[in-house]
Amino acid sequence: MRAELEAAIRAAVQAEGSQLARLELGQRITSHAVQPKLSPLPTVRNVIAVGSGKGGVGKSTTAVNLALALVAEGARVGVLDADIYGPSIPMMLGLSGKPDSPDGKSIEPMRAHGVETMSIGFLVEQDTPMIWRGPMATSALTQLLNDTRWGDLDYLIVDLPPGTGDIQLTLAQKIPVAGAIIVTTPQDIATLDAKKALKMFEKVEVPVLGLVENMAVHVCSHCGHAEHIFGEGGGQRMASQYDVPLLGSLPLQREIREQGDAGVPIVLAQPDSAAAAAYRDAARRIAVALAGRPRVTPSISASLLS
Ligand SMILES: Nc1ncnc2c1ncn2[C@@H]1O[C@H](COP(=O)(O)OP(=O)(O)OP(=O)(O)O)[C@@H](O)[C@H]1O
Repeated sequence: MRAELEAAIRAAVQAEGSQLARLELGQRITSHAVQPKLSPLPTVRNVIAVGSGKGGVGKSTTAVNLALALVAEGARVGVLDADIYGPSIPMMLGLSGKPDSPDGKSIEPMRAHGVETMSIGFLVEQDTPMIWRGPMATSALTQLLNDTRWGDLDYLIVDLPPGTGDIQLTLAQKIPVAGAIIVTTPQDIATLDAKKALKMFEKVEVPVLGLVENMAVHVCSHCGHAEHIFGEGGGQRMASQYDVPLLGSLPLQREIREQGDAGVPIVLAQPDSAAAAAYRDAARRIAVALAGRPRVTPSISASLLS
């Protein structure tokens, strides 16, 4: 499976006329070129931020399904829940309980469906609100990033809170982020906020890998009628306007919500569904986009040039 993803990356990059001949999965940090002063997490190859402008557009749902799609392709993947005030990754991955801390300082990531994960949700009671000022929240994020004993990961997907605030800035200023994905619905009010998120990533020199348009269409399970509840074509318009790829378009579908709530996201629960295929396509595009970026690690650069 891993070999298949490598082959797909290679084929896609070659099809695009790139000079890159040999590609390995999850090339080591690719963003040094744009964030040269930051030290990477030692065992993590590519940090991918998943952001949105507006809340509730399906960022966490997208993050977990993309993570599982990459795992299905043979990648080693982690998910960091950076939504300190409203962590939802534990529930979406069907996890509960507290992580181990063998030395009392670092914490072991929790594991579900082949994904390593960490969330403030594991460290506080479920019904405890995080009534924290910005500095406390950013310090919590830094600890989750640095004190988690991440394994050898190809991709660490960071599920950001909505908006363009302290947490997003802290992530971009603490570690090199290889790329960002922006989730939006087609609705004007959502794309308006998504554009702000896109510009924020540009400002902090994190390359935007593309957009995921969520809740693009609803198909009635009884009569098959397709309805664009949140408007039509908003993701494509935004992608064209900012010249970034549209990585995928996901329907508004009851099963996506239900499987997320049940802790077995649709990529796993219904791998043959059109939605799962759309997530896998998007995951491949992301892997390809990262693999095609210039990188500076000398040993890898040397082996990449044909
Ligand atoms: N394509 C979809 N079809 C149906 N329901 C969806 C879809 N995407 C997300 N949902 C549901 O919409 C709700 C919001 O999704 P999610 O929590 O992923 O959004 P978010 O952008 O991360 O939210 P927040 O702003 O709280 O971080 C959840 O109940 C989720 O199950």
